[in-house]
Amino acid sequence: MTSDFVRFGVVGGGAWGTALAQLLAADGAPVRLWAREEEVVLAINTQHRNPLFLPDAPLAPSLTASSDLADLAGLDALLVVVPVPYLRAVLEGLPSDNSPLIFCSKGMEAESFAFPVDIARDAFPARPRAVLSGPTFAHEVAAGLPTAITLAADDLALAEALARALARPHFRPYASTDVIGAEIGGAVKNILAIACGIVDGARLGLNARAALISRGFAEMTRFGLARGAQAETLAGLAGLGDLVLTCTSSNSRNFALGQGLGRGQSAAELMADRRTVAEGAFSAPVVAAAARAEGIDMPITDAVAHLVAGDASVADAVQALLSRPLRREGA
Ligand SMILES: NC(=O)C1=CN([C@@H]2O[C@H](COP(=O)(O)OP(=O)(O)OC[C@H]3O[C@@H](n4cnc5c(N)ncnc54)[C@H](O)[C@@H]3O)[C@@H](O)[C@H]2O)C=CC1
Ligand SMILES: O=C(CO)COP(=O)(O)O
Repeated sequence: MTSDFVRFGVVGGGAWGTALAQLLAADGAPVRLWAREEEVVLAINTQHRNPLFLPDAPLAPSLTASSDLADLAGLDALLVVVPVPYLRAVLEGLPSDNSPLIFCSKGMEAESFAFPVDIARDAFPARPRAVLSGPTFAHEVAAGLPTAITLAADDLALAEALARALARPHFRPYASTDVIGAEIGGAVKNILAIACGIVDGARLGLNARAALISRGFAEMTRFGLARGAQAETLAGLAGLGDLVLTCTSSNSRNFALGQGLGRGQSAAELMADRRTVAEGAFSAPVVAAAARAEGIDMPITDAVAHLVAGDASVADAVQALLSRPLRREGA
């Protein structure tokens, strides 16, 4: 069957944008990637590598890069992989086409409490929008290792068509219509990965990590259901699946940031001069504030927000979580 979506562009040349571009270009298909850094553009076009963000992955020659957003005009669909704090500004510079935008970033914008799809609705009200989210370390996808992921769009026919166009023998997108569920799963798991990293760095044990994963999942579910997400999505690839991946591996930048906090380093020290993002550090105060405003109990998210802001110690945060009144599970 032929696809309406053949010529893809990728907005964002970090690790995940580069890995997705490589996924689509590996069979020789032309893929255009926008990167902010001239150094990345030059290296992709001449050495077929991204030395700043995905240094170990050889890239296909059919993947070409540009630092001019205008070069993404006229393609069939764009994968948008810009960290959420910078997303609105980058979207403003995109050429105004009618092709679908597929959001692959995992976070919630400060002040507006907007997820990527909401930000795009402001910038491009008429453009079709989808979300791609799940347990997907960039270096594994770039290396062609088996991966499954959720692809959500309001319109099931669009989700299925995009899933078919992105699928590869080792890359299986599962179509869904639960856009908000896919976005909440990705944003909240990043915060919980920081929490699990803290437990690891502070040597609080594996029981504590398992407790955090399951109580964190309860928080994600409360927040998601209150905003109209479906429980199956939160228990699926974009929620629980990604939570398990990033809460158990220091390959996760969020988990690694937490490990540093757990060992006693300050957030400021850990974030200084870093080129890569740990989106959970941006999202924790935003999700904590949104939950507070809506009366949703999210104590782990709140603790991470305080630790990232540097206004609580790990010992204080653990004590605060352990001294909460006992309650019925599931309540
Ligand atoms: N790395 C991974 O394995 C995965 C990452 N993600 C998500 O993808 C999104 C992008 O992450 P990565 O590609 O890993 O990024 P990265 O951490 O590899 O690189 C940082 C990115 O931020 C961009 N950036 C920095 N300052 C900027 C600014 N002022 N304006 C615009 N862009 C700026 C850089 O150009 C670069 O593309 C995040 O939301 C992340 O949670 C999702 C799935 C997997
Ligand atoms: O989202 C990811 C894997 O699904 C990557 O997680 P980190 O951003 O924590 O590295």
